[in-house]
Amino acid sequence: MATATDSRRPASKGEKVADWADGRLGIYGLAKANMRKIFPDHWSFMLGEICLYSFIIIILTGVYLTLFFKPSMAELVYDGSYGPMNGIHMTEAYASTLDISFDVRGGLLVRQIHHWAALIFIAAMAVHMMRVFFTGAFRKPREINWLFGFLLLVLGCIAGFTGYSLPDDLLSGTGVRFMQGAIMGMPLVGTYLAMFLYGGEFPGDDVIPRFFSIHVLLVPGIMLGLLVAHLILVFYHKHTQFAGPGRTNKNVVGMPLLPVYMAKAGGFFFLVFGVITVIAGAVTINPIWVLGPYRPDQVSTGAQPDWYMGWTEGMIRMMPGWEWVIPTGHTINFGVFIPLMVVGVIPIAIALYPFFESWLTGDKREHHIADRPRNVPTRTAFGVAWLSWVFMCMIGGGNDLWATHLHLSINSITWFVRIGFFVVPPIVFWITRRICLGLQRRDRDKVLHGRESGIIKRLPHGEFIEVHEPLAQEEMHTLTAHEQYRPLEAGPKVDENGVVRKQGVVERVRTKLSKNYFGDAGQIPKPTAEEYREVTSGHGHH
Ligand code: HEM
Ligand code: HEM
Repeated sequence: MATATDSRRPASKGEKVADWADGRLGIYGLAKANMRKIFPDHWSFMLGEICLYSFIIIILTGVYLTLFFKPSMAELVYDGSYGPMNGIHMTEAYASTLDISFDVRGGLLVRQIHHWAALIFIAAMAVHMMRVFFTGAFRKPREINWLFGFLLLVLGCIAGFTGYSLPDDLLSGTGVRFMQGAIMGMPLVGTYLAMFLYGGEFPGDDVIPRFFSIHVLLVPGIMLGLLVAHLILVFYHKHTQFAGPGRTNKNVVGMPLLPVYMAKAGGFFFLVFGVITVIAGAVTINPIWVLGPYRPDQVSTGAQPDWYMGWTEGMIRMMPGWEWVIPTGHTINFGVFIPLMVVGVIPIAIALYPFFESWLTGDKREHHIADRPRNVPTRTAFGVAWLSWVFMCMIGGGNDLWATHLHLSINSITWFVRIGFFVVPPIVFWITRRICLGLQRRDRDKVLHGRESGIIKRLPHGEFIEVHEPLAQEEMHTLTAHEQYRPLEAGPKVDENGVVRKQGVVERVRTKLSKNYFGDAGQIPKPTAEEYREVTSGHGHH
């Protein structure tokens, strides 16, 4: 607390600087209002932080790479420290990536960190997205932030693809060629689009400089803007919290941003940087010198995209090579076009999921308490089914690797994936829902009958029973805090005048889906206070 002597004490240098800045920026008020902001705590909230820190690491290392990378497709004859390539024709882009790897001080490490950070960044985004999905943290008011996040994920993948296309080695060139084929597969516009993007016939001289601008400027610039908006919205909406005593939809229980989270976050940044650096130092990624420069007349048989593009590759590989020559003489290549459509439609469905759920529940309230995945079995089952589907596609994308590593026929793997593509997600959906319902039943039993203590007691008349301990009040609260929707009732068959009312298709679908989500097959009713009293008041409390 300030005393009279304190107030007369001359201001320290730090205070003077702070006063100077406050006079111009008003930081005292800003800091006072925001620095003590309370954040709830849960280990899964750190996933968003991993996205943030790996993105910062990517930018730092990316800037270093731009100092040496030459985004040019002009040809030269290599003459550098990597002996086996001396005398070979290649583009400046490839030669400069070889230089970064062999001649620039710290270059190889920085390249490796950049690449590893990109892999981890997109993995962290995917897992962060799953956390948000499975806990329903996308519900009102966070739908827009879900969309911002979704765009970040899509742009992250584009950044990754354009990035690993830059070195112009055989692997990256194969990827660029793959993309050109995919674009050309679009009916009517495909050829024009491909010509536009590649500046003429493939490969031309333009694609690497263009990808470079997209990679270092356009995409990261948009991502930075989205990221700032994303974090401002997290701050503004406040973070969701899991149910617990004293936590409601109207408060936030946790620690202040300063000092607690600032210290934690600062430390965590260095931890993430350290771990990525150790991985980058120890595990080779993209050794561009192995396959040599890209030549359009060669294809790398071992070409694999980075993990986050594997599912798109999988879809192309599993699709039969159907094509149709229409009477005008044009060919429609369904083998490419259909996967391309699916690649577009599935992510859009995921982006719109929050809107679908709010339409289904008709709930207009705000939600700040995170769901436990088991308490919304149908949503959780959807999420896991979707993951299983991505996983099937990824197996398809690496069909050659599975074949060589497990000594299997590549055709059997392709057929396995073709069938699994349709069959696995419904099975996974069903199993996940059963597991969630089972867990809900267990919670219900725990609340009503307490926890199994492992103590066996013999009653006077000889019966053996296991003693059940009642749960602590807090746990009881946590297990029963979730709300349960009731399925929508179909509207009356006749209107107020007794005239038969036609039920629209949309209304029928909505009622049916709602029954599936929230009906008897979709959730186990949580125990009511009466049930609890009934069970605990009289006999049978064991
Ligand atoms: C550059 C990528 C991203 C960064 C740096 C980032 C960062 C963060 C951070 C730090 C938080 C608060 C802590 C946490 O809940 O983990 C957060 C929350 C959130 N993020 Fe992201 N995120 C990114 C991508 C995404 C993606 C891909 C999605 C979903 C599609 C998403 C949706 C959300 C939502 C809805 C919240 C609010 C969650 C809540 O209040 O519980 N974010 N994000
Ligand atoms: C989300 C953002 C980004 C992702 C996911 C990403 C990813 C990648 C990947 C995977 C590579 C290939 C690395 C390799 O050679 O093995 C790459 C290359 C490169 N990136 Fe990025 N990057 C991103 C942002 C940036 C930024 C902001 C810059 C610069 C300001 C940058 C500069 C470069 C350069 C110059 C290369 C070519 C050099 C090389 O291949 O080693 N990147 N990027």
